[in-house]
Amino acid sequence: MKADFCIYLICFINTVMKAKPLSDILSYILTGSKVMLVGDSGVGKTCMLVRFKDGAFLAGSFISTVGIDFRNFIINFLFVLCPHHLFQIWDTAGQERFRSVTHAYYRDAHALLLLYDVRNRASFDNIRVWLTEIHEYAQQDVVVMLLGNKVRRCISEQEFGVPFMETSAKSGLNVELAFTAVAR
Ligand SMILES: Nc1nc2c(ncn2[C@@H]2O[C@H](COP(=O)(O)OP(=O)(O)OP(=O)(O)O)[C@@H](O)[C@H]2O)c(=O)[nH]1
Repeated sequence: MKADFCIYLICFINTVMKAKPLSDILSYILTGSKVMLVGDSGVGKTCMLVRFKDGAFLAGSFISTVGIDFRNFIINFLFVLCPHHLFQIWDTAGQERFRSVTHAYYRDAHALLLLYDVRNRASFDNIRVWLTEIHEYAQQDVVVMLLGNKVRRCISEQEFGVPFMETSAKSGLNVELAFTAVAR
């Protein structure tokens, strides 16, 4: 009975995952998918992670991330037979001097949330550089979503040809939506 259920479960997930090989599905279930937060220093990557995890805003002094950090989350998205799906969110350091460290982690990322600060023009101009690095180091089928963080109100336009959303780690605007959108 239990074995039957497992077979049905795998068949169901296989359908959902567009007939990927069984080994891929099992490793996907066991290890979860990996989502990375990338973008210039100070755009709000750590705050986005904390907002998503704890529902709080890290106000006050800004402490730059050193290297890389990750936490596991359970997200509701294969709701019928597999109600919980594990994914890891990796918060990377935006500072230039850590780039060679973070590049090494791109290869097995399933999704990248690429952030800029809507109040900082340079962080927006650098999106092109980030996309070039993503194309160089990440898998070809990686999901990329661009997030304009620190918004006060939404204006939805962008020019980079990847899905885009405006967010605020401060108010929580679209934060959960951004993570669940790339987790799907
Ligand atoms: N007003 C406002 N401030 C924000 C928002 N998100 C982050 N901040 C502020 O921006 C500063 C930098 O945020 P972090 O999350 O530490 O930035 P980071 O991208 O992780 O920076 P690195 O670790 O250096 O890569 C902090 O002072 C935050 O309080 C937001 O949505 N609105």
